[in-house]
Amino acid sequence: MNEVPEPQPVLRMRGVSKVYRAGEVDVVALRDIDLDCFAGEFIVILGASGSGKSTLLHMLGGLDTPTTGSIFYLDHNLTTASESELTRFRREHVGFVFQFYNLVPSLTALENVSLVTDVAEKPLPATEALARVGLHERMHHFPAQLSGGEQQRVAIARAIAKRPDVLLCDEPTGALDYATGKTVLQVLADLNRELNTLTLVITHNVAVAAMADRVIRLSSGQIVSDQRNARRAGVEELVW
Ligand SMILES: Nc1ncnc2c1ncn2[C@@H]1O[C@H](COP(=O)(O)OP(=O)(O)OP(=O)(O)O)[C@@H](O)[C@H]1O
Repeated sequence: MNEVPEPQPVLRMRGVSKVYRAGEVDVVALRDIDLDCFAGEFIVILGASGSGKSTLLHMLGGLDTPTTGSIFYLDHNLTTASESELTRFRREHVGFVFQFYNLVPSLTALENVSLVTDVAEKPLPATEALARVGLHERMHHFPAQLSGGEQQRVAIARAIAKRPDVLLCDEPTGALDYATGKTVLQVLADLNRELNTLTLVITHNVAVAAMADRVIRLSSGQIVSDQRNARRAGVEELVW
């Protein structure tokens, strides 16, 4: 009988701990985390403030390095990578979306996205990335001429324009009202399905967990549960 080979995780953590030194005290932000994340998964990360969610995301995206343990992107060990190798990993393979959109105010939506497509290897055309988030009509507008939700969609277009293997979102709807937040979640769900990008979303909003393939809960720097949903709820079904 032929055995089906195990899929290789896109991102893998083994025994990862992170200790921050704050003056005289050590703050343990992550404790002995083991985690495998696979292509195409939509993962929601929940946990109280200070539980280590952002620290976990930063480690996975090569923005920070663990105190102990190892992190792999496919076969590449990020924990032994040089600063320039980490920069290349981030530039080529990771899209980041943060709560505040970090757009360049003096550039139009199209120019903000083009900053990425000009340096990426096989980018989506900036106009296509904007069309995918429903902003084709607004591409010549400046951030100040766009609503919060539209600015976040530009930030998402910028993140996906490099066709990343991994999309990491830290509270992407944290600054948005209910309806706008839902529009942004719909964009993330659609992109995850269409591009098969491994997507991790940190949120304080427990209702968002229903739209995920997988829900990871952190408490005091540890994974206290890692569960698969039987089905992914549509964004229109979410209520909070
Ligand atoms: N640069 C740092 N220096 C010192 N301590 C830090 C640093 N970054 C994070 N911490 C601490 O590490 C712990 C985990 O922080 P982290 O930001 O990962 O939590 P979080 O779950 O994302 O919280 P929130 O939901 O409030 O954003 C907290 O106790 C925090 O104060």
